[in-house]
Amino acid sequence: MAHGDYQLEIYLNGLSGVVPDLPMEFEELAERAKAAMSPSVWSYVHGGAGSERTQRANVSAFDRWGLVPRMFVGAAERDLEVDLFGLKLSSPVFMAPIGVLGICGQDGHGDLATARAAALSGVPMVASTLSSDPLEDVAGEFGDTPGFFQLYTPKDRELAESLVHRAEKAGYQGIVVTLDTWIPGWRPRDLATSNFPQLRGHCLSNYFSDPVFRAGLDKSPEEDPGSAVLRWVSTFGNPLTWDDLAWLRSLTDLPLIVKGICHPDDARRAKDGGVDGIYCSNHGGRQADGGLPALEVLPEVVDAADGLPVLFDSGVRNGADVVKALALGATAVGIGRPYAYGLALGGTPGVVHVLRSLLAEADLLMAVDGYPALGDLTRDALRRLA
Ligand SMILES: Cc1cc2nc3c(=O)[nH]c(=O)nc-3n(C[C@H](O)[C@H](O)[C@H](O)COP(=O)(O)O)c2cc1C
Ligand SMILES: CC(C)CC(=O)C(=O)O
Repeated sequence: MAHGDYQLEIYLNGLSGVVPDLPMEFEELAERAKAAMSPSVWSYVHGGAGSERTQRANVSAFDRWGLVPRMFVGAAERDLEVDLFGLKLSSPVFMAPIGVLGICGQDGHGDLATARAAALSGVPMVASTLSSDPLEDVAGEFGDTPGFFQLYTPKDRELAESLVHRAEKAGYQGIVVTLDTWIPGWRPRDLATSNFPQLRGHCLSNYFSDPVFRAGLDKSPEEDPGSAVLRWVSTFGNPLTWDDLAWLRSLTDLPLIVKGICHPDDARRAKDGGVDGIYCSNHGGRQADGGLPALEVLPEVVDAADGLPVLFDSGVRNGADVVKALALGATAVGIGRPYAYGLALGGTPGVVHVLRSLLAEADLLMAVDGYPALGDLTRDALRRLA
């Protein structure tokens, strides 16, 4: 994705990758996605924990920071390239893991459609354990764009090892272990509709295709899907402790990133335990209500990470949010719900549309505000509002 030539491109052909019929702004995108999705799918994707205060706070936290424009900078060229775990990425943006993407349209193959968008946009995808297609097939669509595998660590250690080794073999460039969702949070929208799509077998292909998982079943998932789902339920959530970190570390030589870190002590301890990256996130407010916005804790997590790359997500809705998170110290910024809505509305082109609009906005903001390089985006670029 080229940066810096927007005016010309817009005047000549329209911004490439942008779908003319799709909204450029998040609220409108969400409205349109709501109309396109079935009510239960919308509730699942859009919803959060409890009365969704954390979720709302994640978004409004960005309004408490303002970027200070600088002049006489001559920011005609911008450089958004970033080095992440030795990988050269065209921008510091990635797609956060979203499980059960299959239900967001594309005939149940939303993960493949999203992986194709990663290939087209150069924006890496973190593929969820809970995908509708096996991780090998998802990786097969990444093209030249690196991809990461997100691990929900099962109770069965042998199964966890099998998933990680499959991801290594399939060419993933890092393992993101999610710590904050070993049990799903209190989600009234899902509870009210008994809507747990994950329990209906839409996202268990990584398990059903796994030799270790299959060896633990009396009958194959094809013969007896009900028993296979129950077995998955019994192994899904592993309430990990710090004692498990050494084992997780021993599973792979790939970069190991821990997701869900919101406390500086946890960041420090994870670093001491040998992780390669800290992922600051509160799961988009889907796990705990009444919590701090993730953006609020980002600076202290960055300080505690003491030079380790810090990935961030939760509440990012547009390019300005990306720029603010970078200025607060994130190395790379994750997009969550917005790309799921793009997927529901327009498949692969819909996801590219969301990413392209967001990156173009971030890039133009860096131009007009006089911060042409990622290194210019420091905390000094921001002022805290009341
Ligand atoms: C529908 C949905 C499913 C998700 N599934 C996963 C998952 O499988 N693994 C994971 O680590 N995070 C998952 N997340 C959390 C995202 O990775 C990310 O933390 C969150 O979406 C960021 O918040 P935002 O969408 O409000 O920006 C999911 C989020 C959504 C919306
Ligand atoms: C099974 C779920 C807990 C998947 C997930 O991470 C989410 O819905 O946020």
